[in-house]
Amino acid sequence: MHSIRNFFCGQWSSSARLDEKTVIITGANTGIGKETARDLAKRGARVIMACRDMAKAEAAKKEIVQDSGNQNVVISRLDLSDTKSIREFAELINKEEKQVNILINNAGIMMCPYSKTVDGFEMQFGVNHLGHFLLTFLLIDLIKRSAPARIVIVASVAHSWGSIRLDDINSEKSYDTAKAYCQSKLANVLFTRSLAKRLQGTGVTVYSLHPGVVQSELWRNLSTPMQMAVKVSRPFTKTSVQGAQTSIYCAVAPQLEKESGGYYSDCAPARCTRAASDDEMAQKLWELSCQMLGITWE
Ligand SMILES: NC(=O)c1ccc[n+]([C@@H]2O[C@H](COP(=O)([O-])OP(=O)(O)OC[C@H]3O[C@@H](n4cnc5c(N)ncnc54)[C@H](O)[C@@H]3O)[C@@H](O)[C@H]2O)c1
Repeated sequence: MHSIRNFFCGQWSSSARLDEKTVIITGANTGIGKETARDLAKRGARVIMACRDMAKAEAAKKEIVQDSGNQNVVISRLDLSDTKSIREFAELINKEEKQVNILINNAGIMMCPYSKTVDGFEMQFGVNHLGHFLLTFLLIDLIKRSAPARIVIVASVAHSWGSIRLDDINSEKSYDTAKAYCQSKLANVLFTRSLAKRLQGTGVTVYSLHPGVVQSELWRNLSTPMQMAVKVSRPFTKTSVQGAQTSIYCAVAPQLEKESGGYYSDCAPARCTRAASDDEMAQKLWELSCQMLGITWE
């Protein structure tokens, strides 16, 4: 079974070290984020685990410290469904940290029943895209000062089925759990393109990725038969450790140093859809995101 899984993982390994580097990972207490945090802690980084649930974060941190032998792992509260929490988190980072060399926008939710964030955004778009958009905006000056630096955005192949509904971005006229997830993941890929353009020449590079189909807690909102189907397909899916590999690749691979704005899967460049390469839509999404968040980011 293990070899079948490895077949889908892409071959990549690196002994790159991250001593003296600081990494922030959102949603680092479970799944792909936790395994990414564990790996980067083993490489010697200062790892800031940005998590919503502090009890789960504390337990994950303990495990990672024990496993990696790296004491420089900290937890900090971040709820991406609340712009106040995002601003408080960013304020703390800007005050306390002298550098952020790698930001990994990993946290996500999938196919939840209709609900809104504290600020009134549809939950999947709000958490997966807008929350990370605001977080990146608030940290960007510090990240630029820390260059060479990288921003890694965990998207999904689900972006392929997405469209940006400019006329109903919060799905108020009609809500489809899967469409809303796909929209948010397309937004992740478009954001990566736009951000990379704006950061040209700053020494900060940006990557988006599909981690694979990974056995994690992400599937919790699926119907029972769908969850059963995911369990049955286990041999053809990835473990969280395997699912973390493309995030780690984008965060540390020396060969990506000069690349920016691309989309990756199985630790290699991958093709994204035409909709995900639409620069006009990327610009419209950028402007809409700024407007919704009440920020100015040229
Ligand atoms: N699992 C898969 O098959 C798969 C496939 C494609 C893409 N992805 C993407 O990978 C990323 C990680 O997912 P995973 O599979 O590890 O799922 P997971 O559910 O195990 O982990 C998601 C993390 O995000 C955090 N999170 C959710 N809402 C949050 C909020 N409001 N504020 C802060 N943190 C919040 C959760 O607490 C958790 O730590 C997601 O962006 C997901 O869209 C996963």
